Amino acid sequence: MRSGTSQSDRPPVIEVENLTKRFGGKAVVKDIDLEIARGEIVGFLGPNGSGKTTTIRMICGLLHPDGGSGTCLGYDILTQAEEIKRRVGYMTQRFSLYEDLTIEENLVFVARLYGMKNVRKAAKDTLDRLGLASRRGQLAGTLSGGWKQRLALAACTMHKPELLLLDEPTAGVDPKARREFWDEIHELAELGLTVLVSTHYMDEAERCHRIVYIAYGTIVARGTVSEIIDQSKLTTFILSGKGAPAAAKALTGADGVEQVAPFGSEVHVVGSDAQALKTAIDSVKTDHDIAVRQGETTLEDVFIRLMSQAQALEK
Ligand SMILES: Nc1ncnc2c1ncn2[C@@H]1O[C@H](COP(=O)(O)OP(=O)(O)OP(=O)(O)O)[C@@H](O)[C@H]1O
Repeated sequence: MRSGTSQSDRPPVIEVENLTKRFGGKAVVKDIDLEIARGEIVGFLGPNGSGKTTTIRMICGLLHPDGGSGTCLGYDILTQAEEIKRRVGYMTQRFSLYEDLTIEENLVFVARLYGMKNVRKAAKDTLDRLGLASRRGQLAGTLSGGWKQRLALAACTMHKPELLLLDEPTAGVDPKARREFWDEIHELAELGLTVLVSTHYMDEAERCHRIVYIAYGTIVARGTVSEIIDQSKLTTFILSGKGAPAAAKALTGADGVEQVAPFGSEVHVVGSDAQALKTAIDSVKTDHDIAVRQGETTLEDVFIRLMSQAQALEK
């Protein structure tokens, strides 16, 4: 960092306004505004097909927007795509390396793509950092899912990008490997990298500094996990006891009840009007052997609500 320049003085790493993309006449990203500061880890969440990948690709210069403007790393997303691509690490949903090349060959290949000077050294340093030096000759396709993703992350950070755009980097990876992957993301952020990461996993959303939730191409919530839960104004009651499954059936679709979801032997009942929700639960209490207590609303409860609201508006 230049002397005399504080973190807050520096321009945002991503600053886009009214970003819009249409495919076949249909807008799949609509007037999105997004600002991300240096060093932030921002989670990009939303249902399938809501426009996350399309937005990420517009930000890193891989896709030309139909509307809107903005900068990424200080470069204009409309006119300086090449500058942006060079400074960004982009990891796609699917394993993007060659399964039939060795681990080392893949790293050398990627280092060449990024125009790095000493490709052999870059590959060797990356192998050492990953602890994969002894397995350098192994075909990448034979790695476990978790290792494939770690290799892909290492490959897309070899050229020392300032921004990482990760599109569902841990889809289908087991929890331990996902946790390790996220530890690495935090280490990279501590070194000053900014990260925008799309995910469908709630535990991963909770590991982000901030979350942006998109549905049908529109951002419908943003903030920290607790801000998003507070903004939702949802109330959650938890039903337990023998009668919980039957009570859940009776409550489904009742006035004031917006979500009914079993969690193990308990049932979570969620609504935005606390009084109406309580009245509905009281009305089934007499006929069912249940205990009721107030619970914490979860991020998942909020996202399900946001998704249903957006779906209703779309119809
Ligand atoms: N090249 C394309 N041509 C036509 N339609 C496209 C194209 N790319 C994406 N779409 C459509 O745009 C919409 C948004 O897709 P996008 O991949 O951005 O969503 P997403 O939020 O990343 O979804 P997921 O969580 O499933 O990865 C979808 O309806 C998709 O089918």
